[in-house]
Amino acid sequence: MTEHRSGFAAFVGRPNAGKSTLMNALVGDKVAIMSSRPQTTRRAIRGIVHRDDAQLVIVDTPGLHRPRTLLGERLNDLVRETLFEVDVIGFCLPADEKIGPGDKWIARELAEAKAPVVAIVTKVDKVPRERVAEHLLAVSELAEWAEIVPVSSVTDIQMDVLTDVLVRHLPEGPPLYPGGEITDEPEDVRIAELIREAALEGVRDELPHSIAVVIEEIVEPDSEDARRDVLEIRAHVFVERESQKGIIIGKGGSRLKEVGATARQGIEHLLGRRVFLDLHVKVAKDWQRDPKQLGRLGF
Ligand SMILES: Nc1nc2c(ncn2[C@@H]2O[C@H](COP(=O)(O)OP(=O)(O)OP(=O)(O)O)[C@@H](O)[C@H]2O)c(=O)[nH]1
Repeated sequence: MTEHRSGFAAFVGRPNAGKSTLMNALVGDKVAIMSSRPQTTRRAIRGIVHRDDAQLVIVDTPGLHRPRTLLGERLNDLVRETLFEVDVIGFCLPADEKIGPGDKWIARELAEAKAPVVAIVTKVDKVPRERVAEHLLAVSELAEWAEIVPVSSVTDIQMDVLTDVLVRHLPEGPPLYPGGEITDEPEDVRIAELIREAALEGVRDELPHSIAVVIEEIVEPDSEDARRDVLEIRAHVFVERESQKGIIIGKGGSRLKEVGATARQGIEHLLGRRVFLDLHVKVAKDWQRDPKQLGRLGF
């Protein structure tokens, strides 16, 4: 009989390197929010890959980058903490972008990690084969890696190979989570992330990092209404400045309505039941730079 392995993997890489997409493709469901804009991921979200011979718990991290704000510093601390807790690290380097100073900086940071580092060349579907080959060579010259694996999360290239490679670096042990569970992220956090994702849609250029969502209340229908079985969710969408409020709300509230409709769909899919979503837009002045506010918003 083969031994069972279990443990943790973390993906790092500069913003937009394809970490969240990769994790979702490996796990097979939408657990981390994705966007075409950098730095939408703020929390270490775990997705779990279940196999008969292994359980791989994937920790998603925000893009490691040179900090500019207090939020940036806290994110980097979070990433470093995460890296010391995992059994294997996957460093994502997109095939369609040259290795840059950001990647070199991360490579130096990773030299201190005690876990083995697998270099993952992401998005290989975006470039011709020769470019992939060139990129692999450049990556191999960047540092010593446990392994180098080219993948595409979108066209499903080498997903199984990558899982095999990551599993090989896990210690022997029993499953850490019950079968079938894909994430241990609390439900309200996932709901808040779905709302934030919807609120960012279409306005990322104007306020990419200025939105935070806090769930105020989740109310089960009382017995009289139970027939309708609609769950009521009240949430606050925080922006940093009064002027940003208008962007989120839109003309006559039209955009906020769309945000609500999109988020509601995602939440109903997540919970498998009908939902009434009540959103309020509020200003928390310069929350990214204020330690007290950061704490209140859960960072
Ligand atoms: N063509 C292609 N696009 C990809 C692939 N993986 C990711 N992308 C795209 O690249 C962009 C960034 O992907 P994310 O997964 O959000 O990147 P991330 O590294 O998690 O980004 P942050 O959360 O900002 O750190 C998105 O628009 C994805 O659709 C891939 O394998 N092929």
